[in-house]
Parts: sequence; C-alpha cells; structure tokens
Amino acid sequence: MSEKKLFTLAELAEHNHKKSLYVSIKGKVYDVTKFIDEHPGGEEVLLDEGGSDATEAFEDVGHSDEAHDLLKTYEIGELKDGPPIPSQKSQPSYPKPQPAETSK
Ligand code: HEM
Repeated sequence: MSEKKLFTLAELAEHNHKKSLYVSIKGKVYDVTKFIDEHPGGEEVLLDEGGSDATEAFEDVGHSDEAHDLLKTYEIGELKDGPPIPSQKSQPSYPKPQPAETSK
C-alpha cells in the first residue's frame, strides 16, 4: 500500500531548487532531486521546470518508455487539484499556473 501525498501547486512551487526538486507530470508529483545529475537531457531543463507542471516539456521531448518507467521510481504523490493543464474535457474554471518567466 503506497500512500499518496497530495500537493498543492504552492507546495510544489517550493521545490524548485537543486536541494529539493519536484516536478509534476500529468497530475502526478515526482521528486527528481536525485535525478538532476543523471538526467540525459541535462540538469538545466529539470531545474527550469522544477516546482511546476512539466507535462508539456516532458511530452514535447518524446521521452522513451524507459524514461516513463523511470518516472514511476520518483513518484511521491499527486497534485491536489489534478493536472493543471486541462485535456479535452471541459473543466470548471480555476486559475492556470502562471509561467514563472517572462519572455526572453
Ligand atoms: C522529470 C522527469 C524526467 C525523466 C525521468 C527524464 C528522463 C529522461 C531520459 C531517460 C532521457 C534519455 C532519453 C529517453 O530515454 O527518452 C531523457 C532525455 C531528455 N530529456 Fe528528460 N526526463 C525528465 C524530464 C525532462 C524535462 C522536464 C525536460 C524538459 C525539457 C527533459 C528534456 C530532455 C531532453 C531534451 C532529453 C534529450 C537528451 C538528448 O538525447 O540529448 N526531460 N530524459
């Protein structure tokens, strides 16, 4: 029995640095702190996405099955409010997460 912790976006956002790095992908929350140095795509992208919803970034890369499997080992919980990026389903309106950065 694995207990799932529920995270708010605010809690997730606190883990956006090298000492504690969480990302959310499709509503699940992953602690990738130990993976930062191992990520074949480099630490920068992970640090960039840390503390936020990385679904799009993760999917855009077209990660392999192996990468998806790896994800499971880092799973620590779920987002309280579900995935912040709605799929096709119509959703009750709630604020979208704001991208932290302005255009470069
Ligand atoms: C958070 C969980 C993540 C895991 C477990 C993960 C895992 C992996 C793995 C195993 C690879 C090797 C290629 C493959 O098997 O597909 C890879 C490559 C890569 N990842 Fe990630 N990744 C994660 C997140 C991200 C994010 C958020 C980005 C953001 C853009 C990213 C960008 C990349 C890129 C660009 C490569 C290609 C590297 C290359 O072949 O030069 N990854 N990742």
